[in-house]
Amino acid sequence: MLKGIAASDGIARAKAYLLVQPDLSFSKKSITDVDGEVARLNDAVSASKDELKKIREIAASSLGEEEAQVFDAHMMILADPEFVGAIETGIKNDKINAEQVLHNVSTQFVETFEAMTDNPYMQERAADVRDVTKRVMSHLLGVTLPNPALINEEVVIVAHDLTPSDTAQLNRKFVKGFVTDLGGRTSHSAIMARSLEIPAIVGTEKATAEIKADQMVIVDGNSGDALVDPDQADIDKYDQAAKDFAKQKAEWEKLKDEQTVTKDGKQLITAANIGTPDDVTGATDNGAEAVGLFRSEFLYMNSAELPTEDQQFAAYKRALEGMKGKQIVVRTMDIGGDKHLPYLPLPEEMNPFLGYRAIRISLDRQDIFRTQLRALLRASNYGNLAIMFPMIATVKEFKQARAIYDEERAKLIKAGTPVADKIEVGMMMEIPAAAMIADKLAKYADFFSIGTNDLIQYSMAADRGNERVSYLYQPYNPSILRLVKRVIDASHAEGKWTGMCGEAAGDPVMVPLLLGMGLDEYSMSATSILKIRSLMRRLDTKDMKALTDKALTEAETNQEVIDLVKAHTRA
Ligand SMILES: C=C(OP(=O)(O)O)C(=O)O
Ligand SMILES: [Mg+2]
Repeated sequence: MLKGIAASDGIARAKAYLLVQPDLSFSKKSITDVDGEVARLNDAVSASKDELKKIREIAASSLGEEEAQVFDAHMMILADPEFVGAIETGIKNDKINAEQVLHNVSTQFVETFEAMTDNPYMQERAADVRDVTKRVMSHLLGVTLPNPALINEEVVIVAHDLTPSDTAQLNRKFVKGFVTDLGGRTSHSAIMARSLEIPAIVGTEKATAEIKADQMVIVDGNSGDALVDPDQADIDKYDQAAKDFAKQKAEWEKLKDEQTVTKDGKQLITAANIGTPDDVTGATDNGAEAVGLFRSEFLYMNSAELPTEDQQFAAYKRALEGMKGKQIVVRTMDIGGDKHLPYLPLPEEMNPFLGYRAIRISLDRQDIFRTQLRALLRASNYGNLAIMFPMIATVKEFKQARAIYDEERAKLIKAGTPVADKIEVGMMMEIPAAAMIADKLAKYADFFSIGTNDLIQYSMAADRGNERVSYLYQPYNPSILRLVKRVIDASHAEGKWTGMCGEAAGDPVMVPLLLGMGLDEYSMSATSILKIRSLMRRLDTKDMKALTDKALTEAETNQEVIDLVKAHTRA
């Protein structure tokens, strides 16, 4: 049995599919049989073409035409005589092995593309060249690249780590669960697993070392346990647990069309976090009363190039229409940290989570930011839109971002474009410095949305995705509770509201404390909404206020707070 961090509820059982990058290292060799080497190259290129054709077909039918198009770009490179021809010529002229020449030519192409700073389209091609090179190299070396898009039977994915874009490629029909070596509960792959309703365990440290391809694996996403090669007794036990979980879910489903009210009648909002317009269905199916966070960066990440204003407009419009008048808070692009865009090369940084990211990029690359704001403003007419800025640290940043928003709004109105009268403009509260001056920020922002995923990592100086320091990732630590309380109080003093869209908003231990602090909106993975709504119906706000006061004044540690909550709620 492997122990990891429970990242997405549910129980799954299937064969292991190892999503592990093979070793693509090689050494430079002189060759004498030039024709033989060119033939080896051509074989590898045509095997890569065949593979890409197959992947494209499957991706188009299982994931959609848009996701499949990235593979067209790859095929185009392989059909380009300049690329393949240059490798052939290199082999003939230099009489060295195909691997080395492929590497040299590819590096040249990548560097040339990346240098075209005035042509973002060509810059984006660099990532395609890298991908294609990997594929041809694997054929030259006779190793197999994992192709998650080709999976056509039920599997549990076992991987060192899953990037958000790997996760986006997983087909829900076949991927029953996943287990990774790295990651924490709030890494983006875990968040995506929850939105896809795939049971997941992260941070096991050794899953890829201990689990072999095709071994049977049980994933218990509720406890964080992964069982490898289970015996019949284990299979029976977990099948029963899966049935019990399904029954519990059916109970929660009854609350789908109910409002969120506490035992003493206080009305609250339970909302969903989404990443794409398609997720709106999951949100409404799970009874979301709003979307408290639309991570718009996923629109950028799921695209092979910078999405245009019209493409973004269409996506926001579709999401707004899907929510039928219920509010959607769209967060402007939050790239950086663990979220990358292949077509927007960012500088290598020692500390990317403390570096050039989110609003810092938007204020610098105003071309990208203004395009996004125009798309949002144009879409605002089709529903109930709010906008927020990620990673605001200072009053000046908020004012700058808001001024750019106001300019774009004024321009559109002047041009006669219909724009909604009222769009709330708020900010993520996820940097401790901002939380400390929440009273100042509350004068300018229409609302706050507390991002505990980052707020905790920055407060505790503990990387949210690093399992080695996950013991410091303490949502209930009195330090965090004080920051959260401070933010909520500051917003209320200015007549504004505060939501929470970090994972803590859907955490049954945190929710009683948040109720006690008067948090207005709770935004979480859609699959957690009904569980939390059911919990809230059993809680009394006055009791929870007493609990919170005690936690804030008496508790010294994370564990003491957990004990207090359990004693108060008998959860
Ligand atoms: C909701 C948050 O944003 P993200 O997880 O996308 O960083 C957060 O930081 O809590
Ligand atoms: Mg964040």
